[in-house]
Amino acid sequence: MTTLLTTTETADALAGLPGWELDGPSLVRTAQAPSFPAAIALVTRVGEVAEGMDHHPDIDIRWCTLTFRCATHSEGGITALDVRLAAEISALLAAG
Ligand SMILES: C[C@H](O)[C@H](O)[C@H]1CNC2=NC(N)=NC(=O)C2=N1
Repeated sequence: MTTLLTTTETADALAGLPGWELDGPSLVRTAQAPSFPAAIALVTRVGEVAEGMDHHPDIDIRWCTLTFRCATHSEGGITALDVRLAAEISALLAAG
């Protein structure tokens, strides 16, 4: 589960992750929350999912703008765990 994805596997995964992009060794997505409290509440929900997966995104919080960066630090790149985490984050973003 924690082996690095190939270039093709990564491209295929991104095709199923609208809003996400490849940035070097990471999957990255930026989203706008309606308010700062809403942004923090969303980050809290992402944190709960990440804890449950024992796989954590890098999160940049700038007022209402959130940037999530998923990579498997122990592998130095993208694994299936990052794809799953990105999908989970997208689902939380869609739920608002
Ligand atoms: C011990 C614990 O399982 C590891 O440190 C986990 C924690 N969360 C993690 N998150 C991410 N993104 N990459 C990791 O390699 C990683 N390792």
